[in-house]
Amino acid sequence: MPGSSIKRSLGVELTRTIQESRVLLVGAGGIGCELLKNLVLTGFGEIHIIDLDTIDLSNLNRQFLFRHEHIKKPKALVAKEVAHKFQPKAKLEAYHANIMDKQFNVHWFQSFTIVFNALDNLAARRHVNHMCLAASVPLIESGTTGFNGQVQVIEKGKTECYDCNPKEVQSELFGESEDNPGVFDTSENAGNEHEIAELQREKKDLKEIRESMGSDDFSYKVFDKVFRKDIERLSGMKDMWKERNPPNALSWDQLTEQSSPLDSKTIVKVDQRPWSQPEAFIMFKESLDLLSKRFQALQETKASEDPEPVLEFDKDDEDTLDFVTATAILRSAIFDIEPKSKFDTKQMAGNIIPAIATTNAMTAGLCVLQAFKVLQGALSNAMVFLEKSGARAINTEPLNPPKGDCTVCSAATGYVVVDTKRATLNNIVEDVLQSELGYGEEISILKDSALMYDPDFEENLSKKLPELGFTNGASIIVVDEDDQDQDPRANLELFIVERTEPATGDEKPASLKDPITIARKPKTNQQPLPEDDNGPANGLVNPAKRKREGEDEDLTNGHVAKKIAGEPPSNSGGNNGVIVIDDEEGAGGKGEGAILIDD
Ligand SMILES: Nc1ncnc2c1ncn2[C@@H]1O[C@H](COP(=O)(O)OP(=O)(O)OP(=O)(O)O)[C@@H](O)[C@H]1O
Ligand SMILES: [Zn+2]
Repeated sequence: MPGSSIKRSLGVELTRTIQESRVLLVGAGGIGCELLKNLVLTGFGEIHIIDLDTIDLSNLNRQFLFRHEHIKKPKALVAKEVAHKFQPKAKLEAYHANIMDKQFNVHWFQSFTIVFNALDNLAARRHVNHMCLAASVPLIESGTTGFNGQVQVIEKGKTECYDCNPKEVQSELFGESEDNPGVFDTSENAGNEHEIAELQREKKDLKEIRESMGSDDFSYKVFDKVFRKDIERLSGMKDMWKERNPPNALSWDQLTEQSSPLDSKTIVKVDQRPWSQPEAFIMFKESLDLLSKRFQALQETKASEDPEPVLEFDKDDEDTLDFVTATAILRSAIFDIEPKSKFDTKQMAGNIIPAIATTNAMTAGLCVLQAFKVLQGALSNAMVFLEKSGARAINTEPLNPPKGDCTVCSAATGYVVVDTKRATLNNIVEDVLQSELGYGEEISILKDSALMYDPDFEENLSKKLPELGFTNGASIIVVDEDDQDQDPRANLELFIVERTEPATGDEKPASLKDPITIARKPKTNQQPLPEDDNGPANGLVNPAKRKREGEDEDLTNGHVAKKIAGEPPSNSGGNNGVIVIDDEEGAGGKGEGAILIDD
């Protein structure tokens, strides 16, 4: 659209604001390519594009900035080059890099007016969410699955953040946390002793089986528990089977006999028809054996302070796919369910949903419309109506305020100006936290999830900040541990701003850049962790729980490691859409109607 038509549609003021904006686009894939084209044609003044990947043949059907001759070239660079041709005046900058790299620190994020996420994974989405909150830059988060798409505006203090709602995480095949029988809090469960005893026994059984991993009878033990013992117990509950057929336990001996002429090398290639029970039995044993060996190798090579290894299901990992296909078929036989082929299992368990180019295009369009609202500071204004005869394809939901108990967006952010040549951790603790901010003695300081200081661990106090990794842009996490205080403060994340102007000699080695207010810690429903046996494996907050809920271990809920731990900060992702394009009844909870964008 030529400049004059944009001005006529959007008005002089918004057009100028758009021209003056400097935006960041994270991801140049399906949504990213569409979005970059939109941003360039809408006249955004300066656009930075980042993507870590190179172009693949399979991208070409929908990532239309890319052509055959671009295969293997960096997405970000090609996207920039091609988009530049649409609008030679546009100022574009490309990075072939991971957005989670340290160079893209909070100061860099602060240089943007708006950030657009066009990503495909939780970790990167959570990371950008965190950085945008810290930098107080509005984030437009988007995603699509098949015909469904979603756009969510995230603004610190005004809206929910990406982490306000827990996200689904990958399922674990090996490495679950059965070996922590202390997780049941018996005091809360008076009257349920019998069930608790059952659960404890179950955990013990599973633990014993796991401990036999690597021995000759490991697959027998797993089989016997899952496909015989548990099933016999279940079918013994007569009340459950009044109106349905009870499940049939499987027999190891019988399947061993039936499968004796079969060979896994042939079966593994059969992916279009369901395996027979004896075939599945062979593949169950084979894949379990391969995965066990892999798991044990991981256990042997891990450093003692590393967390227990976990094997995750991945549709493209043959062994995990064979394992899931085989166990699903054996289970189907038990419960009289129609068995599925390896190919079907890959689709179902791998959650493969084809990417639809038009969904990406519409979603990218909606991202720009949302950006207009952000630029106008009018998040709640109705703005655009699209019409499509027939079904109502676009719905909206009101923006929710931040969830009070979200540890990610309720954390306070501050900046501390530091003379890195002089400042020690003690300057942070005494001059900044205690004198300037009024913290008491009971505080802990973390870097990512590693403990750097608490009243029982003072070794680092005399060290210079850069020695501890606290360089320009890095963050210091402060946790108020005051037990006496009924209402401790929310976690504080203090970003280091390296002093650049020459020192006059009078200034303190470290001082707050601006005054900050720190709210009280959000009340969560989380049970305190048992301080038992192994304790949190790597000194972090109950890692099993964290994985299940996709929690961010950066800003833990106040429980701090009692030893120095080093683990990269994990981040991840949501579904709290503002605009929902929804082709079917149900997913968005809305029915039929016209296309409508209205909030
Ligand atoms: N941490 C990251 N830093 C930079 N770019 C990232 C990061 N994580 C993912 N991306 C990029 O985000 C884009 C997401 O695009 P999309 O969902 O279309 O995925 P794709 O990999 O291109 O396609 P598909 O997964 O459907 O085969 C990809 O180009 C990917 O390289
Ligand atoms: Zn939040």
